[in-house]
Amino acid sequence: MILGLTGGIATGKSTVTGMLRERGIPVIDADQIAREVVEPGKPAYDAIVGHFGRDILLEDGQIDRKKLGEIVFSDESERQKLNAIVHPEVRRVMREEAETAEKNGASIVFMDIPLLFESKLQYMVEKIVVVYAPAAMQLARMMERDELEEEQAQKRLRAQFPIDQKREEADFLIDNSRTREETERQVENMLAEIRGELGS
Ligand SMILES: CC(C)(COP(=O)(O)OP(=O)(O)OC[C@H]1O[C@@H](n2cnc3c(N)ncnc32)[C@H](O)[C@@H]1O)[C@@H](O)C(=O)NCCC(=O)NCCS
Ligand SMILES: Nc1ncnc2c1ncn2[C@@H]1O[C@H](COP(=O)(O)OP(=O)(O)OP(=O)(O)O)[C@@H](O)[C@H]1O
Repeated sequence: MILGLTGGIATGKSTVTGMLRERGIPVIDADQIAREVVEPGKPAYDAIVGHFGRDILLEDGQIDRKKLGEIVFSDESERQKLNAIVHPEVRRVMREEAETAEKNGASIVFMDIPLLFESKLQYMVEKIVVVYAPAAMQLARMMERDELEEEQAQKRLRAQFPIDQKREEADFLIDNSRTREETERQVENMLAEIRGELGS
């Protein structure tokens, strides 16, 4: 079974995928793949430099993610442009990785896709898990982790569907607004239910 794991920025997806990986369950990480497909020499890298110019590069030729982030989270049409370059590559690699995991005998595979709903990727997965924390907590955790001012953090939030809307579409909801232990218990319960459904 392929499950899509999503939520809002800084609601705790990585926290949950860490718990899944500890239990030996493969997790395909869209953010990680999105970093790999824009490395120098890859087609998406050339397309990004072609559109945004060499100003968004660091001295070593890598993409300056902070700078590119400032541009795309302040300008919706630039964000769409970046998405149009990066997302098809990400989808292709995610599919390949899911096939490999299944070939290697995995019966449960998670795809961690932050923009699952925004990019209408529901068709890629059989069930959807939403990792939830209230918007105010999401903002506070993001500001602290990423050392962002409130305005910068708000811009990132506005580039995504509201978390309360996403939770309504979940097959499984993980409430990550309390302790990590409580989140871990919910992960265990979810896995038990999935295994029950699979009869394994
Ligand atoms: C804009 C970029 C350079 C900023 O890089 P940075 O290292 O600061 O952030 P990172 O990649 O770790 O993303 C952090 C979070 O931001 C959110 N986010 C990232 N890109 C987008 C986007 N295009 N639209 C909305 N939210 C986004 C996601 O919740 C993601 O988990 C980078 O996010 C990027 O290349 N984005 C385009 C690809 C993309 O959509 N990735 C996210 C899902 S595949
Ligand atoms: N239950 C919790 N209690 C306290 N802090 C938490 C909890 N869960 C996560 N955090 C913290 O909140 C921040 C966001 O969590 P995490 O990185 O897992 O979110 P994410 O959804 O993967 O973020 P992104 O969308 O940016 O990839 C991190 O700094 C993490 O340490």
